[in-house]
Amino acid sequence: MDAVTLPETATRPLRAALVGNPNCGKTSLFNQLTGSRQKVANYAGVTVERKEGYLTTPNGRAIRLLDLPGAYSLSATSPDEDVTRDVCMGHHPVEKQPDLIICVVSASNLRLHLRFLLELMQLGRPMIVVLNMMDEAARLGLTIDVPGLAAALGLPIIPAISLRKSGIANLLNALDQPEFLPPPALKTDLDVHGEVGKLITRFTNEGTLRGDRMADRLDRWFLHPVWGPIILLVVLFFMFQTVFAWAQPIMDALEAGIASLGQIVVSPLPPGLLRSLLADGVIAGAGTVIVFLPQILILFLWILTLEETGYLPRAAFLLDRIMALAGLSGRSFIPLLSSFACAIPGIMAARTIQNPRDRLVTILIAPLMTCSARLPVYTLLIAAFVPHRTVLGFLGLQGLALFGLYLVAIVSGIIAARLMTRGVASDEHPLMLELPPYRTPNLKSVALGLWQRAVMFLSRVGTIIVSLNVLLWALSSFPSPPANATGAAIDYSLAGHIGHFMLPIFAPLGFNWQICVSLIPGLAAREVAVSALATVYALGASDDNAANQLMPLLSAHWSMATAFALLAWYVYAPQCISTLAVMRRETRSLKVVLGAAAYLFGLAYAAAFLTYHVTRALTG
Ligand SMILES: Nc1nc2c(ncn2[C@@H]2O[C@H](COP(=O)(O)OP(=O)(O)OP(=O)(O)O)[C@@H](O)[C@H]2O)c(=O)[nH]1
Ligand SMILES: [Mg+2]
Repeated sequence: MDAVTLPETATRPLRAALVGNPNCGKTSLFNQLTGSRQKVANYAGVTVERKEGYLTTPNGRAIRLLDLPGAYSLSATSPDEDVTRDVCMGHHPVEKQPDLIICVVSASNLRLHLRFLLELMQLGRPMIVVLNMMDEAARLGLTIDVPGLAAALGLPIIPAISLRKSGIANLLNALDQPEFLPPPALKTDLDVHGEVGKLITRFTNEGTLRGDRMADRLDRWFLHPVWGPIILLVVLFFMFQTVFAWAQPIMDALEAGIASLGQIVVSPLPPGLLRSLLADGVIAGAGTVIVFLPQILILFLWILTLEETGYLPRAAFLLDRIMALAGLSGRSFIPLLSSFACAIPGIMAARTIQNPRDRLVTILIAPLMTCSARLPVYTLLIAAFVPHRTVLGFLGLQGLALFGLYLVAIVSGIIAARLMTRGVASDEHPLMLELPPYRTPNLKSVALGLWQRAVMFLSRVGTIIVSLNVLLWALSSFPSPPANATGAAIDYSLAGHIGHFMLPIFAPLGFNWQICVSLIPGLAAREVAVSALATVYALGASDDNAANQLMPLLSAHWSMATAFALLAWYVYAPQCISTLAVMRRETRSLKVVLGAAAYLFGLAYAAAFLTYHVTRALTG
């Protein structure tokens, strides 16, 4: 293979690709080099599709940089690793073979990562090696003779700490070279394992080290057969308690702020359509959802922190037995866990699963994992119907109820998976679950992640939620009631008619027509169910302030059985079109999507029906 020289690439950007084992810091490096903000986390399989970015070197060379999913080898078997293999080998349908491979290797895991490096060298493409995580190697007491290793491999090696931008300048200089030479040819029958062992003995002091003692000590607790699950439970429990306890004061303040803002905007207006549109459509819509921002951020604070610590794959390891009960392997854990933020990245993360059956089942149960868009619905109803008191002296009952909803969903997911796999064990490669090193979460990246979440949530409120709510307001305001009307105007509107039309289907679940109306826009975004209820009740009420008082209104108008039935509905119902669309894209099968929608709606109906009747029997 020839060297790639500047004249050849002068007319177009140089194509470079970041390739390496999972979790070695490729995306961190990509973000540093291109100024992007792709997701970074401390477990294998964060990046599951190729991402492109652009950068210019100090001497002005334009580079188109690809971030690729991590891979263990070029004989890949899972859909995310397929992308990496195809791009590296030049077999990708749209992506041309890169001019330059930037192979990222973790200094703290050389034994595994050098193996892939040697395999990549066999491609004969020009290559630069980034020896990342030098800080971690130093912490472990590992010293590496970098010039020696570079000379032995015949490749430039740049030590780096991509989190701290260290080594970036050297890498940029290396990318400014007039030409990139391919590595020296390796023997085709090279004993890769043996070769890596020799390199490590010759150029590092690994043999004299005692390993990561801190990690060993922590693992002894976290992976302990008895303490491990207890710690996991405590962690989860604490998470849900804080979602209520910490958020409440901020939520109260937000609610009061929104109410007074509403007064300032609305009160100068004369009664009429414009006033109603602003008060009942826009403010009721956006206001009722925005107050949930603190809770969502608290949940994400935990998710982001846990993602960075390296604890999650340990939890996956602990839950391996439970996953086996479901006929799945630990590999399904991370995709399922991601689904707690949102099912969409969760379903995409299922690309890291090799076994097609496991992948399909994981995708099918991902919507059962409670996504953050359900949180407003859950907490609104819990706050309205579950008493605000403690049990056993220290556990908040409301937090407990929330934890219960999550738990029910998880157990249902396990049962559903068990039925789908018929309990036949997975043959997913057990080795593929890699335990990453423990890391202290980086404050800056957690803060950045929270900021991104907040922006995402607020723009969702500002766009889809407000527009759906205005649409619903229009449907609930027109046609206007006849002159001799006796009931509320909304009863005569289109939305009123739709609600009443749907009522016979949902009445057995204890739903009233207002709930029926809110279910439809809730399909586009789950949170809209909350704002839709606010609008429908505000329009139906004579009180101007109704939009700000959804919670007391609900506790006055609904029975506990109805509220719990709606909660049960929301645990299961695929109330999200985007999730179904991503399922379709990832499985390329309409049949799967229709099947999933049918089973989830069926479950939702049955669960809500049961919950309604049982609660009614119990509460009289
Ligand atoms: N200590 C330390 N941590 C790092 C460094 N670079 C990245 N990390 C952390 O390593 C973890 C993995 O980083 P990513 O950039 O997501 O790794 P990746 O190679 O893209 O991973 P995949 O997409 O799963 O293949 C994250 O927790 C980062 O914060 C580094 O130089 N030092
Ligand atoms: Mg990545």
